Amino acid sequence: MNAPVQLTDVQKVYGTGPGAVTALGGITYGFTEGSFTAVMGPSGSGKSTLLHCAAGLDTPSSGQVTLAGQSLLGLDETALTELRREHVAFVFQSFNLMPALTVRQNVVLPLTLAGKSPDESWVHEVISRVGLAERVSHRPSELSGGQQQRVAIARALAGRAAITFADEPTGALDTVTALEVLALLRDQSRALGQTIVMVTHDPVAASYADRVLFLVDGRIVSESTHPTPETVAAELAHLSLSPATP
Ligand SMILES: Nc1ncnc2c1ncn2[C@@H]1O[C@H](COP(=O)(O)OP(=O)(O)OP(=O)(O)O)[C@@H](O)[C@H]1O
Repeated sequence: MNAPVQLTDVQKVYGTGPGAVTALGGITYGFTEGSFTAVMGPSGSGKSTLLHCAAGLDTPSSGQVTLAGQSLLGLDETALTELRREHVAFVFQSFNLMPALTVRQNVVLPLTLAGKSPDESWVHEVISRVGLAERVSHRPSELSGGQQQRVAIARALAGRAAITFADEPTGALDTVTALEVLALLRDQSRALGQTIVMVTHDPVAASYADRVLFLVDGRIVSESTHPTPETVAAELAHLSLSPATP
């Protein structure tokens, strides 16, 4: 079985000697096709490091990552960039939109950078799906935070990437807007069969996922399926109160 994102005994150690920090202590996990997984855990537990290693934005100290069927071992920066352009989309807390570009131009930017000509009817459809059909010519500064994140979601959908990595996608949004954006991300990605890996601190955000991985000290310590805000919050509270394992 080939998971679109497969980590095998991935370790990440920052620094050397007595000051070295083990951010990931041997993660083995396959994110299955079409799944929506939230990654949670206390501050410093390794969530961002896991996401960065899984997306090929950072290199593990040991172990293996396979992305869209291709091992990242030994790939140079150019090959990694090409692999990401072909198969991966990102949605970040800070939206990462180009301020000088319009909504439409931002949505098609990854395609343009990849040297592909956008499928105009599909671009129009994804912009409509995120509710911004009337705003195609606006620039990010003319949009609310929620609308800017909708642009980022449309951008993630436009290239029909197989995998979306989301890092605190609702961290900068108010509660109501955050829920709308999460529903959009879940429903539209599901319609495309995208695999989503989302780092979040928010139990409500995590409850939109199919499953939640809990990290402590760089290791997966539990996994919950069919999460609800209550079960996620209870597990987090339990983990935060647990004494550190030696
Ligand atoms: N570039 C770096 N150099 C040294 N240590 C680092 C570096 N990046 C992360 N770390 C350390 O690795 C560990 C995991 O960090 P990471 O950012 O992955 O955690 P996190 O769970 O995402 O935290 P948060 O919820 O606070 O964002 C932490 O102890 C952190 O201090």
